[in-house]
Amino acid sequence: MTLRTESLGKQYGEGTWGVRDVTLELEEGIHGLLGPNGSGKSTLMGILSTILKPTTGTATWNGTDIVESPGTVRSVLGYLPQDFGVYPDLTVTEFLEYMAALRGLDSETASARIDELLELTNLTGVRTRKLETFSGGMRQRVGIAQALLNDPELLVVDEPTVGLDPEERVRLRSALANTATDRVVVLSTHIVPDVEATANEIAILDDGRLLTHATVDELIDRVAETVYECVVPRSELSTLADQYQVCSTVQRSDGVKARVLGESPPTETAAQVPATLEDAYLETVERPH
Ligand SMILES: Nc1ncnc2c1ncn2[C@@H]1O[C@H](COP(=O)(O)OP(=O)(O)OP(=O)(O)O)[C@@H](O)[C@H]1O
Repeated sequence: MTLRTESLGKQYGEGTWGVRDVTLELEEGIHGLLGPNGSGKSTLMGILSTILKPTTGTATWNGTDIVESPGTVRSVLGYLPQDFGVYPDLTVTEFLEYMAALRGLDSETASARIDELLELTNLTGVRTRKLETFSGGMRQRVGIAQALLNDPELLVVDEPTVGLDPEERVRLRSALANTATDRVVVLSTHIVPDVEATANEIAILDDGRLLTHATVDELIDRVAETVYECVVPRSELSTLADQYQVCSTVQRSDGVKARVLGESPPTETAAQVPATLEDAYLETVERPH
């Protein structure tokens, strides 16, 4: 299974380019699509899900053009868009039965599949509860379950953790990790930890452009031995930020503890620390491009 884009671009009207010149190859596994707000993630997901048409370039599924023949990918697609609506008066099981019927699954196949998906998304214990009683995280897991009803070869999930509390995010991540067998999963987010533990590969977008596409380890290796932590007086923080890229700061009684990227130690007492994906992400999007 291969999803491939070649010089893909999408211009909205005569104005903004949502994505430009994106060339990307995705095979089985989870691919995290990371980028700040407005970087083009939803635009790219929309094109891959065949609900948006590119202005330039091509996208293919196993070699077939998905713009010319959208049916090729639609028949193997599971899609969870950013704003996903559920029906509050239905129970989880009723909702999934309804969605399965709309997709033409017979009731026996649907029933077995729903049992399996409720287990996968950890919703078996609440299957008879109405959706109106669900938290945002539970609702997103129902969304994942409905996107998997037809056992899709391509699963596209747009910013599934927005608005969820940390515990719900962890549960949703583990549900997504369970879905990755034998399919291409594309998961967009602007929250690095959401993809750090689950994604095999990460593509980073900014301003509509693909900045990099690599494994988590490759990305971390690129900033290895360039990450330092140091404590500076509050008054010196802006000087530090002029010279080094400051990834994060923590206020302390003796000043500000800063996490910094640089080729050399930023202060005499700075300690080199192991790099993380967050450091690699910040270095990639902050680098001039
Ligand atoms: N329908 C539209 N009409 C005009 N411009 C649009 C439209 N949709 C998106 N854009 C613009 O295209 C660019 C990419 O937006 P997109 O929604 O794809 O980014 P994103 O990374 O998904 O952002 P977010 O995380 O905020 O959803 C932005 O500049 C956005 O303002």
